[in-house]
Amino acid sequence: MADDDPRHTNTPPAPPAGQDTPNPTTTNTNTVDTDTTDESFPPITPGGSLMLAWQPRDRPILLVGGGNVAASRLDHLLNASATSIILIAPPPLHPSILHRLHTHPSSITHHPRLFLPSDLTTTPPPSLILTAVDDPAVSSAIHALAVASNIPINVADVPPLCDFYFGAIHRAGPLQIMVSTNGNGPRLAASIRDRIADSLPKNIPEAIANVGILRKKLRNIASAGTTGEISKRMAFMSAVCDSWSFEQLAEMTEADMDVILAGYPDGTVKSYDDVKKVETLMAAVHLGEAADNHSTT
Ligand SMILES: C[C@@]1(CC(=O)O)c2cc3[nH]c(cc4nc(cc5[nH]c(cc(n2)[C@H]1CCC(=O)O)[C@@](C)(CC(=O)O)[C@@H]5CCC(=O)O)C(CC(=O)O)=C4CCC(=O)O)c(CCC(=O)O)c3CC(=O)O
Ligand SMILES: NC(=O)C1=CN([C@@H]2O[C@H](COP(=O)(O)OP(=O)(O)OC[C@H]3O[C@@H](n4cnc5c(N)ncnc54)[C@H](O)[C@@H]3O)[C@@H](O)[C@H]2O)C=CC1
Repeated sequence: MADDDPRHTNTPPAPPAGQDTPNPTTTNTNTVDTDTTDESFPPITPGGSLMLAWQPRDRPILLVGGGNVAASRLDHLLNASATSIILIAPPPLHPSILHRLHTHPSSITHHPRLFLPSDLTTTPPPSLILTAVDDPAVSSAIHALAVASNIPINVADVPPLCDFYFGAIHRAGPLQIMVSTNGNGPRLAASIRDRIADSLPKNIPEAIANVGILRKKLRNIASAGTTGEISKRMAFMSAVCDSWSFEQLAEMTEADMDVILAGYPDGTVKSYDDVKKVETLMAAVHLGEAADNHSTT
């Protein structure tokens, strides 16, 4: 019987479409002695984007242009708490930009002029460049300079000149959802975003914020950085998140959190109902103590 299982031949099987072909001219130093034909790993599906949650902090970011698109980019940067935005734009500026200059003066440095190549050779240089200008020649020139300086750039609405794309964003407190169609249909991205946003329970931001507080409290009582402690913390938090509904998490009080955390040492994860039972019992005990104290005085 013919054995057509590629794992049983000496010649390596052709990689599926989209998978890397080994390059015989390069030396692969990543040699592993495990079974490299294991098919249980998820398939690689190239053609996507690297979806990240960028933290600009105080790294300088260059924004070129003062119109509609620049106004939207500026809002995205400020919502991401960027504190060192260098805005290059001659007047007139979009009214929203004028407003942000007024409300966030310490985060934006505005140069009211056209772009100059020296805008890329500042010390320190920009960590990121966003252009939103109506002159394709200027866009191309800034892109060429950015590439030469190895600085990631987005040229609004010119996909071949973008190292990264913007997406349609839904923000609700700590929750951020970005829909990208990888350049295929920005308008569709916005309507998909709207549908997702409409389908979310309303109290998700509160649920996330409470989980954030609970995680901080847990880190305070179990602060060790040992592998064992980290695994225990992660398993505990995962179990809480999996066993409490969004609604219950959204309503979680600091008192509830303390009851939950009391179960951490022995790894007990109390359900919402169990936490409420413990609190009722504790309240009854307090009432009893108060009555005892009252009768003995
Ligand atoms: C590749 C990308 C690069 C980038 O700019 O980052 C890009 C490129 C282009 N956009 C074009 C057109 C439009 N863009 C919008 C709107 C948005 N565009 C955004 C992102 C992106 N646009 C990136 C890919 C996003 C993805 O992968 O999904 C959004 C999601 C985010 C944002 O920009 O903040 C924002 C909605 C945000 C919101 O509503 O919240 C609308 C609709 C509208 O304005 O209402 C239209 C008209 C309708 C249409 O064409 O669909 C054109 C053609 C221009 C021409 O025809 O000349 C190009 C160039 C091309 O496709 O070649
Ligand atoms: N606004 C939108 O929804 C869309 C925008 N686009 C494209 O996005 C780009 C920007 O769009 P808008 O903001 O609407 O344009 P806009 O015309 O409102 O603003 C362009 C801005 O670029 C500035 N500018 C021009 N040359 C400059 C230079 N050398 N240095 C610094 N600033 C310079 C102008 O002063 C102006 O503030 C354009 O290429 C436009 O075609 C495309 C499709 C939709």
